[in-house]
Amino acid sequence: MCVHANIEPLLWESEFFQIKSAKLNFSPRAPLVNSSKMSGYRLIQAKIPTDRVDLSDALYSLGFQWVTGEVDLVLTINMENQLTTSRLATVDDIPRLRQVAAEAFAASRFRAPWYHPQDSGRLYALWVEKAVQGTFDDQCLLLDDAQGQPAGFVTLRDLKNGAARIGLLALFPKMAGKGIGMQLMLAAKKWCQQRSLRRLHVATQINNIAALRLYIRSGALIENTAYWLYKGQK
Ligand SMILES: CC(=O)SCCNC(=O)CCNC(=O)[C@H](O)C(C)(C)COP(=O)(O)OP(=O)(O)OC[C@H]1O[C@@H](n2cnc3c(N)ncnc32)[C@H](O)[C@@H]1OP(=O)(O)O
Ligand SMILES: Cc1cn([C@H]2C[C@H](O)[C@@H](COP(=O)(O)OP(=O)(O)O[C@H]3O[C@H](C)[C@H](N)[C@H](O)[C@H]3O)O2)c(=O)[nH]c1=O
Repeated sequence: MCVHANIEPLLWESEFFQIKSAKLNFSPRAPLVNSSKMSGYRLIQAKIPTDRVDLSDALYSLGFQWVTGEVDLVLTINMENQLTTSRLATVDDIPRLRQVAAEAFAASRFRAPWYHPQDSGRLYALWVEKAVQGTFDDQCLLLDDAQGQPAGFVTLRDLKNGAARIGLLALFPKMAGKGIGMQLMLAAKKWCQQRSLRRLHVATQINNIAALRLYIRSGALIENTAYWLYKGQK
């Protein structure tokens, strides 16, 4: 089978990871992809729906390898009062948030052998810092435990179409088994409710059972599933 796609350069990622990267955008009207067209990049990414077995077979024959699976979920926000307390993270919280985010998302798609071992942590540390500053996601909510110690965070973005997206969500170390994840989800729903946003999107890796259980327990429904495949070259 032939693959028809446009090759979109990933400028931000190329600069941040120092790996010249691009992504395939599939369309039947796009030109045929071949190895010579991809040769200008050290890494080519492809995200495909899990039912496109034909596409995955074709990509394997072009030298792509499986990286991870991703599940997209959505929650409907009801307008009942969400009983939870969280606070907006401030610049003073950034150093600790960076530390936690750098460790928490180890199972991401920015992994070896395509990326350096520290790259994934660097990305998520910057992501949470920018959420506090409102320069990537809009805001970062922090949840404190009964002793006033930070227990977890969630970053959020208004998608400007009546919906929001969770960027990152994680517990602080030693905060597992206390229902903090559920509290973070309630805080995220309240954030949406205060802005009259009726849907909340969230995505995670297919092997992140704790996160999937949390989202489904919070009322999320699975919307889409996808595979990431990469072709790396010297
Ligand atoms: C958008 C994204 O960022 S996707 C990536 C998600 N984040 C990560 O992977 C970062 C690393 N992981 C984490 O931070 C956490 O594991 C999370 C956020 C994914 C999940 O957090 P939690 O759901 O709070 O996990 P926690 O360990 O506390 O709870 C696990 C279980 O204990 C239960 N539990 C234990 N004590 C309690 C309590 N006091 N109250 C309520 N539930 C409790 C939970 O119901 C849950 O039950 P389940 O396993 O049957 O589903
Ligand atoms: C910090 C930052 C990032 N970007 C760019 C870099 C990437 O091109 C995108 C983010 O891509 P996405 O596919 O959303 O990334 P992830 O695969 O890491 O995300 C999934 O897993 C996470 C752990 C998390 N659960 C997330 O919600 C999922 O979608 O953005 C940028 O351009 N500028 C930046 O500052």
